[in-house]
Amino acid sequence: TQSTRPQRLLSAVQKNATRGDPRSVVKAIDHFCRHKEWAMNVGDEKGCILDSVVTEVNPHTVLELGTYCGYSTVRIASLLPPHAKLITLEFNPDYAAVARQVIAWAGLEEKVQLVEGASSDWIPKLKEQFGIQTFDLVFLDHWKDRYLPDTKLIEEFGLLRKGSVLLADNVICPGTPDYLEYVRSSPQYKSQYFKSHLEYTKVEDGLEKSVFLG
Ligand SMILES: CNc1ncnc2c1ncn2[C@@H]1O[C@H](/C=C/CNC(=O)c2cc(-c3ccc(F)cc3)cc(O)c2O)[C@@H](O)[C@H]1O
Ligand SMILES: [Mg+2]
Repeated sequence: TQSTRPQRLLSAVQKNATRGDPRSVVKAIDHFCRHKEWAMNVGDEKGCILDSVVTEVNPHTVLELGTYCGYSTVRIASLLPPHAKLITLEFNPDYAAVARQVIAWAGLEEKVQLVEGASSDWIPKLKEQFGIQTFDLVFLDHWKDRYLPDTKLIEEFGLLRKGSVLLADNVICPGTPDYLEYVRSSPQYKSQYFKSHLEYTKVEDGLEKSVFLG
């Protein structure tokens, strides 16, 4: 049977990256997506902005919405302090299966909890299921029309504290207009746009960083 693009991406990681070396996994995926097949990873240019925000926040608890192949999962987890935890939600079983193997190749299983299921089902259960109080950082990169409803759900279930950071991919392309309007106009957030480009292209895109003010 035909392989899928995520399976071909995984093969490129297993062929070109060194086990236990997260940076080589990131490089192998970026090379594959730039020279072989484009895929919707946050990519190397926006990935550097992601890295700088993760480093600045130095989070002990991270929530990622939309694992896909695990590219940003690996980027984030490779920068976390010891004992920090990253919970990543992915409801497509085929993508989740690929992501688990990418995360394992990077040697980051200890820091990552990949939960197979829908954000709307799981956000209400994260406290009880994983003993989480609040998230220091939330990375939004799933269906673009779900950023706003899931942000409201995250607020509703008390998963943010004063200073928690939301970082959203694709606020220009494909775009998340309702989310952007919300975080930029709400008195509960201090928002900042980081201009960049759509992964592996010259098209404008960017990340929006929003600090929850409590
Ligand atoms: C709604 N609740 C959910 N709960 C759990 N997982 C969810 C999910 N929604 C989506 N997912 C998963 O997240 C991933 C979805 C990501 C959606 N991302 C995009 O559409 C996207 C799309 C582009 C894109 C940009 C330009 C273009 F021409 C074509 C595509 C670029 C990006 O960086 C993107 O992130 C999948 O793995 C999906 O199964
Ligand atoms: Mg994206």
